[in-house]
This record gives sequence, structure tokens and C-alpha cells, in this order.
Amino acid sequence: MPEKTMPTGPKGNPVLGNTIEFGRDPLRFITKCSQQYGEIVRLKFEKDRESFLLNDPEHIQYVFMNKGGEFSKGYQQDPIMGLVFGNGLLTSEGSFWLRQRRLSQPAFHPGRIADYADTMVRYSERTVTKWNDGDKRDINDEMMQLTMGIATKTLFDLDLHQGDSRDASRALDTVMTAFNTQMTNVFRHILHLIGLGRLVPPVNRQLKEAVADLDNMIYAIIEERRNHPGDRGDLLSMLISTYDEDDGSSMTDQQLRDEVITLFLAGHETTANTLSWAFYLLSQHPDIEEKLYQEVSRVVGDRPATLADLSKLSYTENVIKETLRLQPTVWLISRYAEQDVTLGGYDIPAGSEVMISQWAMHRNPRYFNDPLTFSPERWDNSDNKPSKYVYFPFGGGPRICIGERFAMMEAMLLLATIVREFRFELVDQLPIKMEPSITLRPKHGINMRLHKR
Ligand code: HEM
Repeated sequence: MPEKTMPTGPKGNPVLGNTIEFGRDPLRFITKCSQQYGEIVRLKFEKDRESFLLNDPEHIQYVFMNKGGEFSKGYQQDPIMGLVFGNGLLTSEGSFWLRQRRLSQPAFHPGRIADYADTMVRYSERTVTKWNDGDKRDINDEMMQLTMGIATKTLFDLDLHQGDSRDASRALDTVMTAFNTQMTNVFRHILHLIGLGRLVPPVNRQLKEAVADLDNMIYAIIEERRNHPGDRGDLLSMLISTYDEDDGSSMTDQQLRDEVITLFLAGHETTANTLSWAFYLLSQHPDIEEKLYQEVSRVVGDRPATLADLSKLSYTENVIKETLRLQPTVWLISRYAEQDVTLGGYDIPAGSEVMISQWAMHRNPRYFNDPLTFSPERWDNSDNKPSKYVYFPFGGGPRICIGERFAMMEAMLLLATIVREFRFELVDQLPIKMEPSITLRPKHGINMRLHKR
């Protein structure tokens, strides 16, 4: 048997490891590591834990497929993730996750999500009618509000513009903000690094209160649905009505709550950021924007876009795919080795963190020609498609995003509806500062001048 070795990586500080460099500019650091070191890069972020960045598609496939169950997502021990997401699809593991995935799958059946196309188009038309020629708007903020409205409608059949729904949206917004603030707390990471992770401040009061408010609201909706059963055409109706084929059981209130919050939080910010980056990239490439506009005008014309248009909007799809390549909303995925694993002849000890970065892989010159150029045309040639483990904006293997189809449909319909009416010009031609938090988002929004077509 070949002798096992440890991969190499940047040396870092004797006490703080690679945390300072990573913390200063994670995207640059990850890119540098993936280009300067081998297929597996050894990193140090926590006192008692090894971290490894994977750059080889075969290793990425191995981890994503997780056939031997050697890797977990590691969220189970995280009090913040536990409080917010409970044991929902994003955070659960093993047989519990598998059952929840099977029960949730019908809600994402292509036939079912097709019904949401109309809501997506109606809501984006409503947004566009509020805009005027010459307005200056933060396009990220606009997209967050739009996708939040769509998520609330498609999940709970609630319209954000009406009475109680405003409270629901405010509660969701508060949870999201408090959650993001706590997850990005640098202090928390440093305590972990110097081996004092047990002192990490427990979930803060603001987040606890926000989650409690949201829970009350969601449980009230669930109770109302249980008292008046029937299909309201939303995701919640599907989740309530599906039964496990093996034992006939269905989801408890707690499981429904966990799944609904998970779908809301996993689904709306990701799509909003994808669209924001698309509008930013288009504003920097007027020729591509024009080509997109021409396609949408030809296929959709003056009527509202429909589900049937999607198969003809190939350039629109390519713009979204290329946006997700260059500005992947989920830029980093982590897994934890539950046991000793050998990858590419290297020893990955039990407990190690394994990192897989869309940002690094999607920009790797070994796999993409001219990788830093925004070129939707690169997706024209279907013979030349990158492997699933080189380009993976929605992850891979059994834990691939359950909302991929929903998200692509939403992104394409919103893009088509908006681009037909408005063109965007970046107000300050400064590079947009990125914030690689859980999602890759613009740190200070993206201010755009709106030009009516
Ligand atoms: C452009 C938009 C989106 C992107 C880039 C995205 C990306 C991802 C990625 C990379 C994962 C895998 C995470 C991992 O392996 O650790 C994931 C999982 C997930 N996503 Fe998405 N997502 C998007 C939209 C959505 C939408 C619209 C929904 C729901 C309506 C959704 C719900 C979920 C859920 C529930 C999971 C966990 C699946 C499981 O583990 O079984 N996502 N997403």
C-alpha cells in the first residue's frame, strides 16, 4: 500500500493558522490556494481540526456522492443553525434527511412547480410598474423584496401586500438579518480557532426572539391548514399532504415548520443574489444585454412571459448559467469526515473539514477558457459541457439543491420580464464589493440607474 501523506498548503500564522488571510479576502485566498497547490490543499482554521480544499473533480464527486456515508454536513452541532432550521432538509442527516427528502420531493415535481410560473411573472410585472425611467435603485434590495414576495406566495399562499402577510414577511426578514449577522461574527471564528469554541456566545437574544415570533406565525398557519384541509396550490399544501409510502406517516407540525423555514431561507436570497449579479454583469456588457433583449422581444413580445417560453429562451438561460459560473451565489460547500478517509492517496483524518468551492472551480483556467470573461456564448455548445463536478452551482450528489428547477425557472422568468422593460446602468463605476457570507452577495448593494426601454 502506498504510504499515506499529508497534502501541502499555505503555511499561515503559527497560532491563527490561515484564518487571517482567509478572513481578509476569502475569495482571493481560495483562488490562490487552488492555483498554487495541488489537487488537495491543507489549511488550518481551527486548533484541533484539519481543513482541506478539494480541487479535483474526482475527489469532489467522491465527497458529493458520499456512497460510504463518510461525510456529514456538520450542522447538527451548530446551535444557530439548529435554532433557525431545526432538522430541515438543509441541516438534517442520514435516514431522517432521506425520509424528509422523499416527502418533500413531490412539492418540487416539474408539474407542480410549473404552476408557480404565473406568480413569478405577475410579481415581477408588479415590481416593474413601480419603477420609473431615471430612478436610482439598489437592485439587490429590489430583487430581495421581489423574491421574498414570490417565496411567501408559493410557500404559504400569502400575499405580502395584504394585512397579516406583512407581519410574516417582517418576521422572516428579522430572522434572516439576525441569522446572517450572527453567522458572520468574526469573534465566533476566532474563538474556534484558538480552541475556545465552547465559549462561542450562544444564540443571541435578538435571533431567539425573532425565531419565536416566526414560529408562532408558522404554527398558526399550519393549524389553520390542518383545520381546513385542501390544496391551496402552494408548497405547504404539498408538504402537509404527502405520506411516507413505507409506513403511511406524514410530517409533524415541527417537521413542517423546519422545512418551510428552510425552503424560505434557502430559496429566496440565493435567487435574489443570482439576479442581482446578472443585472450587474449585463450592465458591464451592453452587447450581451442587447442580445438578451432581442431574444426576449422575439420570443415573448408584449405579452407576459409564460412557462412555455422557457424552452425557447436559450440565451436567457445561458446568461443565468454564466452568472452562476462567474458569481456563484453558493461559493463554498463544507463537509466533515466522520471517519478516516483516503482521497487521492492522502490521509484525511476523521473530524476534518473538507471544502469544495464553486468560486475556485468555476474560475479555474484548466476547465474554462478565458475563465474571467462573462460569456454566455460558452454555453451554446452542448458537446462541450463541463462535468458536473467542475461546474456545480447547485451542489451535487444526493444533497443537490432540491430547488434547482424552481430557481432556474424563477431566474429566467424574472430576467425576461425585467429586461424587456428596463436597462440598468451602474451608478458608481466602482468595483462592487463582494461579501462571501453563506451566500455571495454585494456588500453594499448595487446602485443602478434605470432606463425605460
Ligand atoms: C440560484 C438559486 C439557488 C442556488 C445557487 C442554490 C444552491 C444550493 C446548493 C449549492 C445546495 C447544496 C448545499 C450543500 O451541498 O451543502 C443547495 C441545497 C438546498 N437548496 Fe438550494 N439553491 C438555490 C435556490 C433554491 C431554492 C429556490 C430552494 C427552494 C425553494 C432551495 C432549497 C434548497 C434546499 C432545501 C437544499 C438542501 C437540500 C438537501 O440537502 O436535501 N434552493 N442549494
